Amino acid sequence: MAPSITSNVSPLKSENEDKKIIDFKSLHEEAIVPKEFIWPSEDLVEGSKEELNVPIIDLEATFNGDDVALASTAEIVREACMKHGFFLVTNHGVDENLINDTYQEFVSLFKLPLSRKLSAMGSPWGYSGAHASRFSTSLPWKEIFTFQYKHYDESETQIVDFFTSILGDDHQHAGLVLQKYCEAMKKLSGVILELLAISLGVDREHYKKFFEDAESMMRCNSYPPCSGLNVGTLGTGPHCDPTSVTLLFQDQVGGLEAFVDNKWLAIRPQPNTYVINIGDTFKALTNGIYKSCLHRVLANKEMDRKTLAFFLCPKKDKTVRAPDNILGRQESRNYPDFTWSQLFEFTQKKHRADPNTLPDFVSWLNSNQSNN
Ligand SMILES: C=C1C[C@]23C[C@H]1CC[C@H]2[C@]1(C)CCC[C@@](C)(C(=O)O)[C@H]1[C@@H]3C(=O)O
Ligand SMILES: O=C(O)CCC(=O)C(=O)O
Ligand SMILES: [Fe+2]
Repeated sequence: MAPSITSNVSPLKSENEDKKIIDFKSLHEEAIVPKEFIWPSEDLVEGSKEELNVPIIDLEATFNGDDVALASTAEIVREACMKHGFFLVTNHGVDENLINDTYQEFVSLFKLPLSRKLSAMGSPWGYSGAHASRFSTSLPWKEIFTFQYKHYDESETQIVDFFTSILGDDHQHAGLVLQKYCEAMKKLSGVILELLAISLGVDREHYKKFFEDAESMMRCNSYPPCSGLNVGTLGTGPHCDPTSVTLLFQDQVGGLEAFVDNKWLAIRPQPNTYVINIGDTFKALTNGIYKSCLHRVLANKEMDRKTLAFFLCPKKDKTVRAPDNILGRQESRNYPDFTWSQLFEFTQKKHRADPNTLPDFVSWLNSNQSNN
């Protein structure tokens, strides 16, 4: 019987150090949950049976030229972002066929033989099984495939080049589909940023300009069914996104929960709807006015779940600093200036993103700067 977690097995691409390899197919078949997947009890607090009351914004109607509609929608967005940082968008302009094609490419990718997926293993870009090569405890019950998308790259082949380089020429079509999907995310993020700027009372182009040379992250989260459920697994542990704005498309399986008013509340899947949430970096860009909400993903006993997460991120060395006119006359700045590359590196090398990433990062930054 093949062991479910094997070490010292070097993937096709030979790695120097040991890499733990997670075989979710065997884990599920054998209903085994290795201890590395058990989370602390405080992360496993039972979700409430309620749902988060998330506003649904019809983007087409919002930007149809009616300034009254735009202003009232901006007010709804402001209220949600000050409370929990989540809102939903419909009539978002992303072609449903493109979304389905993108899903299908990832379904095929995650169905590849484990050895093939391991040959595309990389951090931060590429395949990862439960982050087993990064962490040794509290492993998330998921496989992921992550890559970077540079908004300013006019070549239109950056994603094709990545897919063929890491998975071979047979993945050229997948790269083409994901290139188109990322271009759609770039367009949608521009609309969301304009709405956020209006909701904050700053120049409506401010954040669009700040992110015009963005270097974002695209990730598919693939959550295999976990037959050993109820022993303390999580699909993704409690965290705030360190990034700026997340554009998440979820299938109809469900499992995403936000922690609001001291309760875990489900964010119910809705057809052809994006979940938008504020991350730590955008929270800092609002001087803390908007919330970067704690959220998690429950594992599922029977169903496979996949989500498409587009994480908007600034160009790596651009200074993250809230616009002056967002500060009230007496207000002070709540965050030091920093760059996304500093915060990203902090989450990849020093501090696994969790509920406390931003305050811990600020403390680390201040202590490092006072030592220099
Ligand atoms: C900057 C990032 C780090 C993570 C991916 C993006 C935004 C969300 C972060 C993450 C999902 C938060 C939970 C922990 C994490 C390790 C994960 O479960 O994937 C985080 C991502 C990462 O570090 O790869
Ligand atoms: O897959 C989901 O529903 C959310 C995943 C998430 O929060 C993340 O990847 O940051
Ligand atoms: Fe997240």
